[in-house]
Amino acid sequence: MRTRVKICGLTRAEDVATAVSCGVDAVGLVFYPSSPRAVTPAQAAALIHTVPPFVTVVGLFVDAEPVWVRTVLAQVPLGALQFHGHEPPDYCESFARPWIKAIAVRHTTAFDEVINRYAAAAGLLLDTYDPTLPGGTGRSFDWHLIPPAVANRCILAGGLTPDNVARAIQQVKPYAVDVSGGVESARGVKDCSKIAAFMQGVHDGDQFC
Ligand SMILES: O=C(O)c1ccccc1NCC(=O)[C@H](O)[C@H](O)COP(=O)(O)O
Repeated sequence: MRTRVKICGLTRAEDVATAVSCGVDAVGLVFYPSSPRAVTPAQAAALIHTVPPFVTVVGLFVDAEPVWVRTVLAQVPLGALQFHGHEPPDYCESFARPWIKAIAVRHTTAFDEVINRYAAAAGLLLDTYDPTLPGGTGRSFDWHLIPPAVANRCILAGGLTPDNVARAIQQVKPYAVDVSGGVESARGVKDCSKIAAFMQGVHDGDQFC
């Protein structure tokens, strides 16, 4: 099965168009106001206007008040929600949308507990732990920390680039990969040649799986 791809932190219509034309499976929009990649609901609605069916639009939140998530949902037709904070499962479940829980991986991560706790999630996104940032770190983590039982159903994130994504896929064999900083020329500004190179890297990684 080919590895699915999500590009996160899109802020410009031309980057959404490039991502779609390069064959991504999902595009991510950040609704965390502190992020340099944050978009407003009005910006988001305009950005995804031309996203075709079968490309999932994912909205990213960090410990948001439920009213903020509902405000976004009322204006933006999100296909899935991605939670990057300390959101408990009942909170994640309360918006009646498929949801992804981001897990900041470190040596002490108890994967059994995480899997049980977030059993209702559509997916677990494994990202780099950083005590000062809830995500979008641009740094990778030690993929050996991922147990085999989790690897093939996870969304692998954190510091993926056109140069390392093939190796990541060969080593981890994730369900999907998620990238933001690795395909940017500046925060929130994607680079079309990096997106194309990333997709080629995914394809190369898949050849060996
Ligand atoms: O992008 C942000 O600024 C951000 C802020 C707060 C929480 C999450 C954020 N981004 C998440 C992502 O873009 C990705 O899902 C993931 O963290 C990988 O990012 P990167 O390491 O830059 O590829």
